[in-house]
Amino acid sequence: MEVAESKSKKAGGRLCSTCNQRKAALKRPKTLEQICRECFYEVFEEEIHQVIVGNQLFKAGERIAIGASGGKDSTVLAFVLSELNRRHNYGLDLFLLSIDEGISGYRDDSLQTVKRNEIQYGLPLKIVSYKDLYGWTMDEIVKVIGLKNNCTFCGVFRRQALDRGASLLKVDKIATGHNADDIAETVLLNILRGDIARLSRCTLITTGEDGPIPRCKPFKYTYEKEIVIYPYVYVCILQEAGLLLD
Ligand SMILES: Nc1ncnc2c1ncn2[C@@H]1O[C@H](COP(=O)(O)OP(=O)(O)OP(=O)(O)O)[C@@H](O)[C@H]1O
Repeated sequence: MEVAESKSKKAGGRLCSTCNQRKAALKRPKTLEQICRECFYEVFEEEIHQVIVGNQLFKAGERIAIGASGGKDSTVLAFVLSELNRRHNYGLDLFLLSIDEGISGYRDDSLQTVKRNEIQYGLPLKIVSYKDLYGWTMDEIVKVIGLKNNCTFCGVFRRQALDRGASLLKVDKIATGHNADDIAETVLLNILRGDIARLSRCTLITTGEDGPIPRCKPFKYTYEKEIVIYPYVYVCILQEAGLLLD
Protein backbone atom coordinates (compact mmCIF):
# COMPACT_ATOMS: atom_id res chain seq x y z
CA MET A 1 0.00 0.00 0.00
CA GLU A 2 2.77 2.45 1.01
CA VAL A 3 4.76 1.39 -2.04
CA ALA A 4 1.77 1.95 -4.33
CA GLU A 5 1.17 5.36 -2.76
CA SER A 6 4.74 6.62 -3.11
CA LYS A 7 4.97 5.23 -6.66
CA SER A 8 1.80 7.08 -7.62
CA LYS A 9 2.98 10.35 -6.03
CA LYS A 10 6.33 10.06 -7.82
CA ALA A 11 4.46 9.74 -11.10
CA GLY A 12 2.81 13.05 -10.26
CA GLY A 13 -0.62 11.47 -9.75
CA ARG A 14 -2.93 11.37 -6.74
CA LEU A 15 -4.53 8.29 -5.34
CA CYS A 16 -8.21 7.59 -5.89
CA SER A 17 -10.20 9.07 -3.00
CA THR A 18 -12.50 6.03 -2.99
CA CYS A 19 -10.20 2.98 -3.04
CA ASN A 20 -7.04 4.83 -1.98
CA GLN A 21 -5.02 2.32 -4.00
CA ARG A 22 -5.17 3.08 -7.71
CA LYS A 23 -4.15 6.31 -9.36
CA ALA A 24 -6.96 8.84 -9.74
CA ALA A 25 -7.85 9.20 -13.42
CA LEU A 26 -10.55 11.88 -13.33
CA LYS A 27 -12.32 14.46 -11.23
CA ARG A 28 -15.96 13.39 -10.83
CA PRO A 29 -18.15 16.21 -12.19
CA LYS A 30 -20.84 15.43 -9.59
CA THR A 31 -18.69 15.44 -6.44
CA LEU A 32 -15.34 16.86 -7.65
CA GLU A 33 -13.64 13.83 -6.03
CA GLN A 34 -10.49 12.51 -7.66
CA ILE A 35 -11.32 8.97 -8.57
CA CYS A 36 -9.91 6.04 -10.53
CA ARG A 37 -11.69 4.57 -13.56
CA GLU A 38 -12.71 1.37 -11.80
CA CYS A 39 -14.29 3.20 -8.83
CA PHE A 40 -16.04 5.70 -11.14
CA TYR A 41 -17.54 2.81 -13.12
CA GLU A 42 -18.76 1.18 -9.90
CA VAL A 43 -20.21 4.28 -8.21
CA PHE A 44 -21.90 5.45 -11.42
CA GLU A 45 -23.88 2.21 -11.69
CA GLU A 46 -24.39 1.83 -7.93
CA GLU A 47 -25.92 5.32 -7.61
CA ILE A 48 -28.42 4.53 -10.37
CA HIS A 49 -29.25 1.22 -8.69
CA GLN A 50 -29.89 3.10 -5.41
CA VAL A 51 -32.16 5.59 -7.22
CA ILE A 52 -34.14 2.71 -8.74
CA VAL A 53 -34.49 0.85 -5.44
CA GLY A 54 -34.97 3.94 -3.24
CA ASN A 55 -37.75 5.31 -5.45
CA GLN A 56 -39.28 1.89 -6.21
CA LEU A 57 -39.17 2.72 -9.91
CA PHE A 58 -39.92 -0.86 -11.02
CA LYS A 59 -41.63 -3.99 -9.72
CA ALA A 60 -40.50 -7.54 -10.46
CA GLY A 61 -42.26 -8.97 -13.51
CA GLU A 62 -42.92 -5.58 -15.12
CA ARG A 63 -42.44 -4.92 -18.84
CA ILE A 64 -40.43 -1.72 -19.35
CA ALA A 65 -39.96 0.21 -22.59
CA ILE A 66 -36.78 2.27 -22.75
CA GLY A 67 -37.40 5.36 -24.89
CA ALA A 68 -34.46 4.87 -27.26
CA SER A 69 -33.58 7.87 -29.42
CA GLY A 70 -30.13 6.60 -30.37
CA GLY A 71 -28.58 9.54 -28.48
CA LYS A 72 -26.05 9.18 -25.66
CA ASP A 73 -28.47 9.34 -22.71
CA SER A 74 -30.91 6.66 -23.79
CA THR A 75 -28.12 4.47 -25.19
CA VAL A 76 -26.31 4.52 -21.82
CA LEU A 77 -29.66 4.03 -20.06
CA ALA A 78 -30.41 0.89 -22.11
CA PHE A 79 -26.96 -0.53 -21.34
CA VAL A 80 -27.01 0.28 -17.59
CA LEU A 81 -30.60 -0.92 -17.10
CA SER A 82 -29.91 -4.23 -18.79
CA GLU A 83 -26.73 -4.68 -16.68
CA LEU A 84 -28.49 -3.82 -13.40
CA ASN A 85 -31.51 -5.97 -14.29
CA ARG A 86 -29.20 -8.98 -14.67
CA ARG A 87 -26.92 -8.21 -11.74
CA HIS A 88 -29.63 -7.42 -9.17
CA ASN A 89 -32.36 -9.71 -10.53
CA TYR A 90 -34.93 -6.95 -10.94
CA GLY A 91 -36.98 -9.43 -12.95
CA LEU A 92 -37.85 -6.89 -15.68
CA ASP A 93 -38.65 -7.52 -19.33
CA LEU A 94 -36.86 -4.69 -21.11
CA PHE A 95 -37.67 -3.37 -24.60
CA LEU A 96 -36.28 -0.60 -26.77
CA LEU A 97 -38.94 1.75 -28.12
CA SER A 98 -37.94 4.23 -30.82
CA ILE A 99 -40.00 6.90 -32.46
CA ASP A 100 -39.09 7.68 -36.04
CA GLU A 101 -40.23 11.25 -36.56
CA GLY A 102 -39.24 11.11 -40.23
CA ILE A 103 -36.48 13.72 -40.12
CA SER A 104 -34.02 12.76 -42.82
CA GLY A 105 -30.34 13.12 -42.04
CA TYR A 106 -31.12 13.11 -38.30
CA ARG A 107 -33.33 10.34 -36.97
CA ASP A 108 -32.49 7.87 -39.73
CA ASP A 109 -28.85 7.96 -38.55
CA SER A 110 -29.68 7.54 -34.87
CA LEU A 111 -32.07 4.67 -35.66
CA GLN A 112 -29.05 2.77 -36.97
CA THR A 113 -27.52 3.14 -33.48
CA VAL A 114 -30.69 1.76 -31.88
CA LYS A 115 -30.69 -1.20 -34.28
CA ARG A 116 -27.09 -1.94 -33.23
CA ASN A 117 -28.10 -1.65 -29.57
CA GLU A 118 -30.89 -4.20 -30.15
CA ILE A 119 -28.24 -6.74 -31.12
CA GLN A 120 -25.50 -5.69 -28.65
CA TYR A 121 -27.76 -5.59 -25.58
CA GLY A 122 -30.13 -8.35 -26.70
CA LEU A 123 -33.23 -6.16 -26.17
CA PRO A 124 -36.24 -6.41 -28.53
CA LEU A 125 -36.78 -3.20 -30.51
CA LYS A 126 -40.03 -1.60 -31.65
CA ILE A 127 -39.91 1.35 -34.03
CA VAL A 128 -43.04 3.47 -34.35
CA SER A 129 -43.09 6.12 -37.07
CA TYR A 130 -45.05 9.36 -37.39
CA LYS A 131 -45.80 8.29 -40.97
CA ASP A 132 -47.55 5.11 -39.81
CA LEU A 133 -49.33 6.77 -36.88
CA TYR A 134 -50.31 10.12 -38.36
CA GLY A 135 -49.78 9.67 -42.12
CA TRP A 136 -47.14 12.47 -42.14
CA THR A 137 -43.40 12.55 -41.57
CA MET A 138 -41.94 15.53 -39.70
CA ASP A 139 -40.22 16.60 -42.96
CA GLU A 140 -43.65 16.71 -44.68
CA ILE A 141 -45.18 18.65 -41.76
CA VAL A 142 -42.35 21.24 -41.91
CA LYS A 143 -42.98 21.71 -45.65
CA VAL A 144 -46.53 22.80 -44.77
CA ILE A 145 -46.15 24.70 -41.48
CA GLY A 146 -42.59 26.01 -41.95
CA LEU A 147 -39.81 25.94 -39.39
CA LYS A 148 -41.52 28.15 -36.81
CA ASN A 149 -42.98 26.17 -33.87
CA ASN A 150 -42.18 22.83 -35.47
CA CYS A 151 -40.44 21.66 -32.25
CA THR A 152 -43.71 22.11 -30.37
CA PHE A 153 -45.58 19.93 -32.89
CA CYS A 154 -42.86 17.34 -32.84
CA GLY A 155 -42.74 17.20 -29.02
CA VAL A 156 -46.51 16.67 -28.73
CA PHE A 157 -46.52 14.01 -31.48
CA ARG A 158 -43.54 12.21 -29.93
CA ARG A 159 -45.19 12.06 -26.52
CA GLN A 160 -48.29 10.51 -28.05
CA ALA A 161 -46.24 8.18 -30.26
CA LEU A 162 -44.32 6.89 -27.22
CA ASP A 163 -47.66 6.10 -25.52
CA ARG A 164 -48.94 4.33 -28.66
CA GLY A 165 -45.72 2.32 -28.99
CA ALA A 166 -45.83 1.44 -25.30
CA SER A 167 -49.37 0.15 -25.59
CA LEU A 168 -48.43 -1.92 -28.67
CA LEU A 169 -45.61 -3.46 -26.61
CA LYS A 170 -48.02 -3.90 -23.67
CA VAL A 171 -45.49 -2.42 -21.28
CA ASP A 172 -46.20 -1.21 -17.74
CA LYS A 173 -43.88 1.80 -17.81
CA ILE A 174 -41.63 3.89 -20.05
CA ALA A 175 -38.12 4.80 -18.85
CA THR A 176 -36.49 7.82 -20.48
CA GLY A 177 -32.92 9.09 -20.48
CA HIS A 178 -33.72 12.54 -19.02
CA ASN A 179 -30.79 13.48 -16.80
CA ALA A 180 -30.15 16.00 -13.98
CA ASP A 181 -29.06 18.68 -16.49
CA ASP A 182 -32.26 18.24 -18.55
CA ILE A 183 -34.33 18.60 -15.39
CA ALA A 184 -32.44 21.74 -14.28
CA GLU A 185 -33.03 23.21 -17.75
CA THR A 186 -36.76 22.44 -17.58
CA VAL A 187 -37.01 24.01 -14.10
CA LEU A 188 -35.42 27.24 -15.39
CA LEU A 189 -37.67 27.28 -18.47
CA ASN A 190 -40.80 26.83 -16.36
CA ILE A 191 -39.69 29.62 -13.99
CA LEU A 192 -39.12 31.97 -16.96
CA ARG A 193 -42.52 31.03 -18.40
CA GLY A 194 -44.18 31.32 -14.99
CA ASP A 195 -45.70 27.86 -15.51
CA ILE A 196 -46.32 26.85 -11.89
CA ALA A 197 -48.21 23.64 -12.72
CA ARG A 198 -45.37 22.28 -14.89
CA LEU A 199 -42.77 23.56 -12.42
CA SER A 200 -44.12 21.32 -9.67
CA ARG A 201 -44.43 18.29 -11.99
CA CYS A 202 -41.14 18.53 -13.88
CA THR A 203 -38.89 17.39 -11.03
CA LEU A 204 -40.89 14.22 -10.28
CA ILE A 205 -39.00 11.00 -10.96
CA THR A 206 -42.19 9.24 -12.05
CA THR A 207 -45.01 10.98 -13.87
CA GLY A 208 -48.33 9.98 -15.40
CA GLU A 209 -49.22 7.44 -12.73
CA ASP A 210 -52.87 8.41 -13.12
CA GLY A 211 -52.65 7.96 -16.93
CA PRO A 212 -52.38 4.83 -19.09
CA ILE A 213 -48.59 4.44 -18.98
CA PRO A 214 -46.38 6.05 -16.32
CA ARG A 215 -42.92 7.36 -17.23
CA CYS A 216 -39.83 7.39 -15.09
CA LYS A 217 -36.38 8.95 -15.18
CA PRO A 218 -33.71 6.66 -13.67
CA PHE A 219 -31.06 9.32 -14.56
CA LYS A 220 -32.83 12.07 -12.58
CA TYR A 221 -29.75 12.51 -10.35
CA THR A 222 -27.13 11.66 -13.00
CA TYR A 223 -25.01 14.45 -14.43
CA GLU A 224 -24.83 14.65 -18.23
CA LYS A 225 -21.01 14.87 -18.13
CA GLU A 226 -20.84 11.57 -16.23
CA ILE A 227 -23.12 9.91 -18.80
CA VAL A 228 -20.54 10.89 -21.40
CA ILE A 229 -17.57 9.73 -19.28
CA TYR A 230 -19.09 6.34 -18.37
CA PRO A 231 -18.82 4.58 -21.77
CA TYR A 232 -15.30 6.00 -22.24
CA VAL A 233 -14.22 4.61 -18.86
CA TYR A 234 -15.88 1.27 -19.66
CA VAL A 235 -13.91 0.97 -22.90
CA CYS A 236 -10.63 1.93 -21.14
CA ILE A 237 -11.17 -0.77 -18.48
CA LEU A 238 -11.88 -3.41 -21.15
CA GLN A 239 -8.83 -2.26 -23.12
CA GLU A 240 -6.53 -2.45 -20.12
CA ALA A 241 -7.85 -5.93 -19.27
CA GLY A 242 -7.19 -6.98 -22.89
CA LEU A 243 -10.89 -7.77 -23.33
CA LEU A 244 -11.65 -5.36 -26.15
CA LEU A 245 -12.27 -7.01 -29.50
CA ASP A 246 -11.01 -5.18 -32.59
N1 LIG B 1 -37.29 9.53 -31.04
C1 LIG B 1 -37.32 9.03 -29.81
N2 LIG B 1 -37.64 7.74 -29.61
C2 LIG B 1 -37.68 7.23 -28.36
N3 LIG B 1 -37.40 7.92 -27.25
C3 LIG B 1 -37.06 9.20 -27.39
C4 LIG B 1 -36.98 9.83 -28.68
N4 LIG B 1 -36.58 11.11 -28.48
C5 LIG B 1 -36.41 11.28 -27.16
N5 LIG B 1 -36.70 10.14 -26.49
C6 LIG B 1 -36.59 9.89 -25.03
O1 LIG B 1 -36.65 11.13 -24.33
C7 LIG B 1 -35.40 11.37 -23.64
C8 LIG B 1 -35.02 12.84 -23.69
O2 LIG B 1 -35.00 13.23 -25.05
P1 LIG B 1 -34.27 14.52 -25.60
O3 LIG B 1 -34.81 14.78 -26.95
O4 LIG B 1 -34.32 15.58 -24.56
O5 LIG B 1 -32.82 13.99 -25.90
P2 LIG B 1 -31.45 13.93 -25.12
O6 LIG B 1 -31.53 14.60 -23.76
O7 LIG B 1 -30.41 14.36 -26.07
O8 LIG B 1 -31.38 12.34 -24.87
P3 LIG B 1 -30.67 11.27 -25.82
O9 LIG B 1 -29.19 11.53 -25.64
O10 LIG B 1 -31.12 9.94 -25.28
O11 LIG B 1 -31.16 11.55 -27.23
C9 LIG B 1 -34.39 10.46 -24.36
O12 LIG B 1 -33.30 10.13 -23.52
C10 LIG B 1 -35.23 9.27 -24.71
O13 LIG B 1 -35.38 8.40 -23.60
